[in-house]
Amino acid sequence: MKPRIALIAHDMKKDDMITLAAQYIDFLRGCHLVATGTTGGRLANELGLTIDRKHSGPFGGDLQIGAHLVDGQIDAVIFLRDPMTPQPHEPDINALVRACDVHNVACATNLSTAHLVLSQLKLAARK
Ligand SMILES: O=C(CO)COP(=O)(O)O
Repeated sequence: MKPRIALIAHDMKKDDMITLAAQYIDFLRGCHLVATGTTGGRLANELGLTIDRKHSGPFGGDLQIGAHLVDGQIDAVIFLRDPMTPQPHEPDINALVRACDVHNVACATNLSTAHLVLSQLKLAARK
């Protein structure tokens, strides 16, 4: 089965997400990708990735992805959070990260961890 990966980035981290995704583009093309609205739009437009786009984060996109995750439909979350900027939907963000912990789903919230998770998933997909 294709790895199912959620890609989410706050505004200040969206350029990092694009750069990250470009580095794993061949692998990501073979995955089922879900993303919050604006992040997904950029990944689709700038990298040509096929994305299951949810609502924008502040409008419930994190919660939609969390619901998929709780239903066992997501294998890993790459969530490049901005730790320096208050977000209006902080409870939604915490709910998604908590759901990852409750359901033991890998959740990378910074670039270093994102590289570790994606490189490992890429290796596993080759086997
Ligand atoms: O706010 C977000 C995650 O909490 C991201 O949402 P967007 O991708 O729509 O900007």
